[in-house]
Amino acid sequence: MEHMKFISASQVKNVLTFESLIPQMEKALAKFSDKKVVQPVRSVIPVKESGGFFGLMPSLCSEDNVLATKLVSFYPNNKDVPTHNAVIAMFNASNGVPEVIVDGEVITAMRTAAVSAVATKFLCNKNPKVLALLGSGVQARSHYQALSTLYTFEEIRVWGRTKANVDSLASELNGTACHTAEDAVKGADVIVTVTSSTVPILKKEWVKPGAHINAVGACRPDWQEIDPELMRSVSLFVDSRDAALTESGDVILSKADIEAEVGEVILGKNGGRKTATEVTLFKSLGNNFCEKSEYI
Ligand SMILES: NC(=O)C1=CN([C@@H]2O[C@H](COP(=O)(O)OP(=O)(O)OC[C@H]3O[C@@H](n4cnc5c(N)ncnc54)[C@H](O)[C@@H]3O)[C@@H](O)[C@H]2O)C=CC1
Ligand SMILES: O=C(O)C1=NCCCC1
Repeated sequence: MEHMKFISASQVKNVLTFESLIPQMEKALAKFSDKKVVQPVRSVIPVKESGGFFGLMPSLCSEDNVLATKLVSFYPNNKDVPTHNAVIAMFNASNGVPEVIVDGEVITAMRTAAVSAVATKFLCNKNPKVLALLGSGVQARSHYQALSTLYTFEEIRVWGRTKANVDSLASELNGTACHTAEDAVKGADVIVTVTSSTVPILKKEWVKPGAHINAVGACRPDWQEIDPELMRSVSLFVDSRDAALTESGDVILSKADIEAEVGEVILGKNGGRKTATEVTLFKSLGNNFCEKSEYI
């Protein structure tokens, strides 16, 4: 333990780029669906007093000699400190010796958006032009950055609960602040739901044929962001079937059928989008698997 390293959030920020992370996440999703990674569904303890949650996310990839766990808290009611906080502890898989603790806040923001970018790359129609962000927090910003690494959008629309945040994000992204989620979504090619809402905020009738949706919030079995009718009408892809069937209120309560894991699409085991007019939806729950990088 004498030589254990600590990598801070600012150190992570200085070295991590979406250009490198998106291809890494593509490999990781494929390895997960190829059963090369042991990753039980996250255990979560609700912290009732504060409306928060504490999650434990262990994983082992023997092939890469990686044994790690992320410890993440999400406290949606936080005001003056971030709503999501995390640390990642990495161990040597051969001898069990802990090697490094990494701050997980920036990684969570960037990893989640990079995974959505991979899903979008494999499921979206070609040349999407209009991006709608529902939510104006950390993930809205990181999803814009990740998706802009892959695409040049002609129009960015932002909707959220807090007008000041929506206005400020829209102006930062040179986008349009929308008064309603419907205004943001109508005609959008890519829709990202990144709110802490526990009830549906995206309705079926607003979504244009052929759109792709990244549904990122609502990571509790009794929470929803997506209209159940919409869930049942889309081609539904997930990061992990087990996680989706355990943690996603959008999947569990709608009883929507899961078409495949995105990793299976990457591996060529599923063809992904079948027609230009179907709506594809990626339900993200979060993962914690990685390769050791040169930074560690
Ligand atoms: N799938 C995954 O891997 C991950 C999912 N998440 C989830 O993504 C969502 C966004 O996370 P962050 O941007 O980090 O959080 P944040 O706290 O920075 O932003 C949350 C946003 O949701 C909005 N919001 C809250 N309640 C709402 C409501 N009832 N209706 C509409 N908007 C509402 C807030 O105004 C804010 O814009 C959360 O649900 C979070 O738990 C976060 C990290 C990873
Ligand atoms: O993967 C993660 O990290 C998280 N997923 C769901 C919400 C909290 C953080």
